[in-house]
Amino acid sequence: MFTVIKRMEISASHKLTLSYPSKCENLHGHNWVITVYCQAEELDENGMVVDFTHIKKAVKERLDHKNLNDILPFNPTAENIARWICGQIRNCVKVEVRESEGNTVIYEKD
Ligand SMILES: Nc1nc2c(c(=O)[nH]1)N=C([C@H](O)[C@H](O)COP(=O)(O)OP(=O)(O)OP(=O)(O)O)CN2
Ligand SMILES: [Zn+2]
Repeated sequence: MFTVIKRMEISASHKLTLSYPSKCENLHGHNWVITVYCQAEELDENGMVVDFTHIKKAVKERLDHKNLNDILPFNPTAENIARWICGQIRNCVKVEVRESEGNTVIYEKD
C-alpha cells in the first residue's frame, strides 16, 4: 500500500450559519493547515498514487485568499470543508483541516 501526504497552508475567510448565537457568524479569517492523505495498492501509469501538484490545484489554488462562503455551496465548517476536499481528489482517504492551533477536524472516508 502506498500513501501520499500533501500539506498545504491556506489563508481564507469564512462565516458560519449556526442554530445558536456565535462570534463565528461574523466574517473572520484563518490560516488553515490542510493535510490530504491518498492511498492506493497500485500506482498509475506515471508511477503515482496521485500527483502532489494536482492535489494543490484542487485545494490550494481554489481556496487560498478566498472567502469560502463565496465559493463553497455549503456552510463552511471545518468538518464540511474536510469532507468536500476528500471528494475532490482521486484516492483520497483522509483529510485533516486545522483552523487554528487548538482546532482540528479529521474526515476519514468509510
Ligand atoms: N466543530 C466545529 N466547531 C467550530 C468550527 C468548526 O468548523 N467546527 N468553527 C468555528 C469558527 O470557525 C471559529 O473561528 C473558531 O472558534 P473558536 O475556537 O471559538 O475561536 P478561536 O479560533 O478564536 O479559538 P480560541 O480558543 O478562542 O483562541 C467555531 N467552532
Ligand atoms: Zn472560523
